[in-house]
Amino acid sequence: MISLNSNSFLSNSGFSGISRSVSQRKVLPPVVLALGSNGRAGELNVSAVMESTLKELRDGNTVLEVDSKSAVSGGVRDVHGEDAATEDQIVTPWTISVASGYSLLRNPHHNKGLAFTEKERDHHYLRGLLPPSVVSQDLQVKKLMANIRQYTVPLQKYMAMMDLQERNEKLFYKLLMDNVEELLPVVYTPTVGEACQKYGSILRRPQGLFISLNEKGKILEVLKNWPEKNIQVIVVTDGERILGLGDLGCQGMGIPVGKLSLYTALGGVRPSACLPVTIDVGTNNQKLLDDEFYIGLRQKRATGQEYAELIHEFMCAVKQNYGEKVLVQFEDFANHNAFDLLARYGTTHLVFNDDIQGTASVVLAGLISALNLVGGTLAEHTFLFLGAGEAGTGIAELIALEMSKQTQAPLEETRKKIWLVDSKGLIVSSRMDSLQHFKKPWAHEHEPIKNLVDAVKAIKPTVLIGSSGVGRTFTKEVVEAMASFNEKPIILALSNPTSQSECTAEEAYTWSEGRAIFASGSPFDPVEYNGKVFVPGQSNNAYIFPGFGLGLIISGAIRVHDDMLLAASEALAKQATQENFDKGMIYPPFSNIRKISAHIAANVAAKAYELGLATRLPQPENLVEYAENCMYSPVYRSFR
Ligand SMILES: O=C([O-])CC(=O)C(=O)O
Ligand SMILES: [Mg+2]
Repeated sequence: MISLNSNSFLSNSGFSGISRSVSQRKVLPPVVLALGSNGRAGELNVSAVMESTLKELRDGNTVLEVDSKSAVSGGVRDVHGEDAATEDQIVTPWTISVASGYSLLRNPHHNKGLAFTEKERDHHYLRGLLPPSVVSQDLQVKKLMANIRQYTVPLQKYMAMMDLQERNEKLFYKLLMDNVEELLPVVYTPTVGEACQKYGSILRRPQGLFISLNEKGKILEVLKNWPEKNIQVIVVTDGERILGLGDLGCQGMGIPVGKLSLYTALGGVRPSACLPVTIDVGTNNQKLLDDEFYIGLRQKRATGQEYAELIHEFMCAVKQNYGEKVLVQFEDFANHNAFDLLARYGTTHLVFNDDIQGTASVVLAGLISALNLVGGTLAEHTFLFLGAGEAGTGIAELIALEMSKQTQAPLEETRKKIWLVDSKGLIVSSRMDSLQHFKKPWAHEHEPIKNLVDAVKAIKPTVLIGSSGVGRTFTKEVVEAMASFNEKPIILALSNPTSQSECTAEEAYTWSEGRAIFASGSPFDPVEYNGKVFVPGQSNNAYIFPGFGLGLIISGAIRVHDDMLLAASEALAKQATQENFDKGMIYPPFSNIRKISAHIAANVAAKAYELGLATRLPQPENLVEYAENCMYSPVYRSFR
């Protein structure tokens, strides 16, 4: 049965009274599973369904599947509780296909496996297709966790999780949300990196949308092939810089898929509103081109106009197909494209670059928290980066912006507290002419310095940040130098995955004699040093983008603004507690991520309203509560 949306922008429709009355329900009402005339998969005339639905509502029987999270969807939900149409479509008759029996079991959005009740088995032609046992979702979670723990190879765990996602989506998300600290490293960094490297070999059913040069001129049609229409977030990569692993071409698809799983599990965005996209313009990775299992175009990367035209067609098609409020998250593009794409589409589309902006926001939050441990204000610290690409310059710029807001000093001044080292050494003004544009603001007056250790000794930073994508670069000498002039050196080894981390947690604590405040992009286990257990924080944009995106969605934001990044950082920093600090953590644990995301979303949405960039009016009174209510729940619905 269709269901009505309870959010504010339906309030002008004829259904507002109904949606309000239904939305007051606190419990999850049952889903009505509609069947075609043959009792199997079939088609329904929705206007007829709506008539009877409304009658049942008037009669006091709530058969509509409505819950507060429909607010995120902005549309009507279909018979299975997923979005089926936008507001405009409510008034026009249309048809929907539904599944039952064998096809229901094979539909990952609605499959519940052994959790189908006796009644559901009767009503939906499932008798005999399942063994007699009926189990709860919690028991399914318990069993699956036990199974996953038996795998010793992380990639096997990853594959088991992907299989589950393809088989039973709600159970996948329940498992991930209930065991987020244990499973995040499986579906996300670092395992997702290995998965991308081997994607061609491990691929079963393809996930996401592949748009290659072959689709040039037809991208709008390709978007229409995707089964979901009401898309709210797209994560797109061209695979050229996958984590710190380099060019993985079309196999970068693992990244948008993983990021969007987090949008749902950590940020509560409906799975059906998420679209992973990989743009395949070839790869310069010869190993992949020679690999018989490689899944992408077998050609060198298209560049220049050919590249720009394909991306432009994609961006135009996205706006045409999904409207201007769809969020496009750029992920793992190479530096030379990432900055240009953000600048080019930042004024016409709702775009967010996770590597530049998401990473900046999470690091700034960590630094604000770390001040609780080291004292002083941001402006009283000195920052040195190894790596002057997307992450490095993005973080540097956001720190400078925050310092400038705090001290009223111009950006040009606050930038002077921040130094960057790239592959050619310290970025200094004498190198200005040969620097890429995004490095130029960081070229300060200083004599040239060729390597990191010497730069550390000369600049004497209080904060050392690794964002170069090159592992093992924070050597013993570097960390010892940091510890020689800082009581508590702040050391962030941000490069991913673990193999590319600038140093390990153990190295940071050992070489600094337990004094470092350490966080890393990839997760590290707690370390015992001199009888004390240190828990390293994970400075990964996964803390930010799910809540950030949710904030944009619930406010109907049409553009991303730097102040929203600062708002997200502040919200995240506020969630870290003294208890976390006592263990050396500058971030709250991921186990609280749904609450954290709601606070980030609320702060981002509030900023969107303040800046006049929000279109969803009126502004909800309590944005945290509103964000929480909007979040997707992975709990099974009952089918009638
Ligand atoms: O994916 C991650 O873990 C963080 C990130 O964006 C990157 O390293 O590119
Ligand atoms: Mg990334």
